[in-house]
Amino acid sequence: MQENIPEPLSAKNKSSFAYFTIRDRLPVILSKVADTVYRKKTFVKDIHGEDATEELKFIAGCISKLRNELQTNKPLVPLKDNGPDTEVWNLSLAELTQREGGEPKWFVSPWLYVECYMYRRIQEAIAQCTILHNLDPFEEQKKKAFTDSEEATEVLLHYLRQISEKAASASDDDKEEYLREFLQIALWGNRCDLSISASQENSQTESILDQLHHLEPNILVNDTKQVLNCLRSNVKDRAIDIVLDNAGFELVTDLCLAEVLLMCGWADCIRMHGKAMPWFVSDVTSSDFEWTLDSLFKSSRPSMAYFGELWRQRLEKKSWMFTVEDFWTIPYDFAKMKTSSSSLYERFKDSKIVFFKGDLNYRKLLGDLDWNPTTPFEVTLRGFHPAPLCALRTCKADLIAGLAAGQKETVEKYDKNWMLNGNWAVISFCGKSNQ
Ligand SMILES: O=P(O)(O)OC[C@H]1O[C@](O)(CO)[C@@H](O)[C@@H]1O
Ligand SMILES: [Mn+2]
Repeated sequence: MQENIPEPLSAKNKSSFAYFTIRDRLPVILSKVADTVYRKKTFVKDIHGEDATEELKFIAGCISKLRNELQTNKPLVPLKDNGPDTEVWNLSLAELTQREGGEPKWFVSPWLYVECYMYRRIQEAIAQCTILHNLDPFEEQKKKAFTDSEEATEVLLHYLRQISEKAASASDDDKEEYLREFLQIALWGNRCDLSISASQENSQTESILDQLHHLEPNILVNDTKQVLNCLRSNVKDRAIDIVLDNAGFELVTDLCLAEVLLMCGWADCIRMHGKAMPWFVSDVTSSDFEWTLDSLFKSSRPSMAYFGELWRQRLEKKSWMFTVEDFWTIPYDFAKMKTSSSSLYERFKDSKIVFFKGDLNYRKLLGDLDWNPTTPFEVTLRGFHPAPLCALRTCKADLIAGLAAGQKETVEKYDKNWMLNGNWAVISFCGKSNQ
């Protein structure tokens, strides 16, 4: 079925979530970044000396300038740092300028582009510093999201431990049941991001296990069966990829999924992908990943410590891998991966299945376009088929694909805010692959 390619989501539409995000949510996130930077003054002075406080002032100045540009709908300007991705960013800006027939602007240009650009401009300020070039303005929030969820984490890991003790003697049906369950755990783990709440606290305080049953009817597209078929039938490829989303409790749920995939023998190697810079407030960077494993390892809670140790070994033995690629923090959607990051696309080709976590990855799969909700998921991928893939996403933006006729109207009757509040979700699978 050939559909016309729809328009990108954009703040041009004043009733859209894009408009609300750019007008209200992003300025709040920027103010919080400026606050965080100011609050670090004494600490940074003690550790790094007076020059570092000058750098903090520089960063805070850049952030308030950025907020002003956004709020007054100024043109997006080229980046001026020397990052490994600066050239490709500036090239993408030139392409966009050409496509739009004028300078791209915050409230006019595609939402995906301008929102990514905002996070890259925060990084531009930081990257120009000599002493503070590794600063992560969201670090404390991410750490807090993890520590505030510790109780729920221990409950979950205790449960995982019980399963792992039975895994060697478990039947195929049992193993499939474990996977079904942990797919849903990783799915709902995505409710805990800090960007949707404009970086307010957002941790998991209740046991996610108690919530699964009650949340299941809220999975609007549930392709779990197809995921299981794919894992069963594809015995040749032994690596599975997880493109991660947020640090905190969501990362814990993703590590649990990785553990289940490995311990049930669905894969020999799990490759996890994180971000090369602080991104959309809560996304996992290398330091977040290391810090999380370290915190588990050092925890006084028994199951957290147990998996902290086991997962360290998995990383040492390379049955788990964590990598970062610049592709995840450039503004291109995934249909562009083949040309823009061909080596990553090629690596995905030997994956048994690639899991994409979260809302932003889903937006990038769909190109952040205004699809008719009944458009098949495969069509919305527009040729992005490196391997079978599965999106695990709670709905936090006003786009969706793969719904049945009439489904949107039905869910709307239950919950007016269903597209945005994270209480609804999709497990969307596409088995096509360009091998
Ligand atoms: O962490 P996630 O699930 O990708 O969500 C990120 C958030 O950023 C957005 O993509 C845009 O602000 C929202 O749709 C979503 O709330
Ligand atoms: Mn995120």
